[in-house]
Amino acid sequence: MTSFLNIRDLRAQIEADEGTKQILKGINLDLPKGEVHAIMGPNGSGKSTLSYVLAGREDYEVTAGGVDFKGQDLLACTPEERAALGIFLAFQSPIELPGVNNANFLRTAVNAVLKARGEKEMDAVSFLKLVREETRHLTMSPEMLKRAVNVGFSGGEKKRNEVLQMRLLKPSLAILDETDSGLDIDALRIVAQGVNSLRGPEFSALVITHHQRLLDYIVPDRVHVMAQGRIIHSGGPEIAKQLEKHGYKEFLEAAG
Ligand SMILES: Nc1ncnc2c1ncn2[C@@H]1O[C@H](COP(=O)(O)OP(=O)(O)OP(=O)(O)O)[C@@H](O)[C@H]1O
Repeated sequence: MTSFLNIRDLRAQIEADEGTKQILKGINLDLPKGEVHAIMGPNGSGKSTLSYVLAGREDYEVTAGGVDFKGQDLLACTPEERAALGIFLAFQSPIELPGVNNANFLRTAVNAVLKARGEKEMDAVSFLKLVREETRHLTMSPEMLKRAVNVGFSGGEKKRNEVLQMRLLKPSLAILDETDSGLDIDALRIVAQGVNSLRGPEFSALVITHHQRLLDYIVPDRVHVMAQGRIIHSGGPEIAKQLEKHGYKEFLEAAG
């Protein structure tokens, strides 16, 4: 059987001021279809770097290993091709686009994906109807649709906008790099509900999180612990509870 998302021996580095810095040192991870996995790890372990590499950010150089998604070489795909394959990527700080109307931006994004999948694009009227329903669902003011993308949005509003985008795009794989610092409990719940509402046999997610709290709301099928550029331990959702109580020490010691 072809695996869904398979990351094997992934190594990546960056050219930093102090010289070449190897950050990912052989990541192995298998995410089956329909599952939600979380990646946790101490500061500086490479979690965000992994999400940037999966997104195709050019400043990170992949030096070995590979990533297969639905049988395709993901690292060889452009960001547009990744979206067309059904991948949605969300980052800690969503990008601001001054002068770009949010509703138009969302419709362009949705239609680009529909077109790439060979499906019918949405006209302005039916899109507006859909997006208004979704904003109500997310307790988001419809005013946000008229504003420039993320410009002057609060942290929580940016998160809601991102979840709105995810629900409209209906990805088969969502990769979320989440910091919950600065997000209030409602914003955290919105992110969690956004993921949970899409959960099902056709949806998988990789939730990279820097804190355990988010996993009270998104209960993952598996948790991977990352340290110093490697996955050092994998297990069930109980790992998140263990980490909350005892920290990373025992996992780090066991990994040597
Ligand atoms: N552009 C860069 N220049 C120099 N070093 C970098 C760069 N990007 C990442 N690093 C280093 O790579 C390591 C991993 O960083 P990364 O942000 O991926 O970790 P993280 O696990 O997401 O950390 P945190 O939990 O603190 O957000 C860190 O030591 C970081 O300083």
